[in-house]
Amino acid sequence: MNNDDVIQVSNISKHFGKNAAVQDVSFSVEKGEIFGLLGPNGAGKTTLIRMMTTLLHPDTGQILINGFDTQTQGRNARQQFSVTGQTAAIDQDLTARENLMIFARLSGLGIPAARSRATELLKAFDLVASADQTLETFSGGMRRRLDLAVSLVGKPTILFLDEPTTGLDPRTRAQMWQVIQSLVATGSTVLLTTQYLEEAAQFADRIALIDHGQMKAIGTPDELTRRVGGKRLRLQVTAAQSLKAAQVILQKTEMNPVQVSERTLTVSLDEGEVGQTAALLQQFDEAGIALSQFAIEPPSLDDVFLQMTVGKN
Ligand SMILES: Nc1ncnc2c1ncn2[C@@H]1O[C@H](COP(=O)(O)OP(=O)(O)OP(=O)(O)O)[C@@H](O)[C@H]1O
Repeated sequence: MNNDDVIQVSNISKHFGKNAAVQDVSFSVEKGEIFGLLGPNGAGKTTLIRMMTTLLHPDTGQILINGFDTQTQGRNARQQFSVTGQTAAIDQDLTARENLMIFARLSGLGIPAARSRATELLKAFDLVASADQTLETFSGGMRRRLDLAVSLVGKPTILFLDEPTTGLDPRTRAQMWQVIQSLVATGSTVLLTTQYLEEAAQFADRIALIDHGQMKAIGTPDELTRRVGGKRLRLQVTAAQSLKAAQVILQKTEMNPVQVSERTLTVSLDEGEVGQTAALLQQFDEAGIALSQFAIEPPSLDDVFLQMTVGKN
């Protein structure tokens, strides 16, 4: 831990009855980081966020937010952050602009400043055209954008986001990330959970991988993928009907299990196997199997996730 740590989680545990939802988890988040909490369903991510945001008391351990203890200085700790996923606080009978105005006024802004902050956020979230409609007319994605906009009214220095992009279309997800990144560029810190590993690899500075309430790994996306090590062979057959034959050839040559997804086959290569992959190309050629992709790649965050977590079952 150092002076730049804005979130410090030390030896946190939480049980629900006999179920250990979080077990002795420790990590810290530095100012200006985008920190991703990843893990399979039921891993304990939401429980951790609820404890960090003072909604739930840990059984043991300590959480400091900007130095304030969430248990003994809850009020001060709460003033340090904003959290999304509280759409319940948004009034459905009001327009997007009116909702933003209310939150801006509640955060202490005067009327002109509140008005300009509302306009700024409506623009950032591409809600200008619908700004003066009541929320009944809003799609799910528009509501989520407004939810994030509302949580940004007070320009929070720490922002907690529980699955901010789940279920959003690619354009809306890109918009969300743009706003998150521009917030971080002004010195804010973001802690988020996401189920999209690609997103985490692309945008998070560091990732903590949680499974069964335990911390399995922590580091930059590169550090985590290096930990898994090795190389992956990824190939794509041009015609779906040659998939089975390609799988048979690949499995005969490679020791590790071949994963199949649509027209793509992936297999991890053991030490020394990389050199043998050229011979594979010849076998595919002889079998008349056309390939549209053939690549030897470093592991992805998906591979890290699959190797380091077991999930519920
Ligand atoms: N209020 C509660 N009462 C009882 N058990 C709970 C409660 N909240 C969470 N749990 C249990 O604690 C464990 C962790 O749940 P949590 O919601 O934190 O996981 P998660 O990683 O956020 O999962 P998901 O990705 O599915 O949202 C699960 O086994 C869950 O069933």
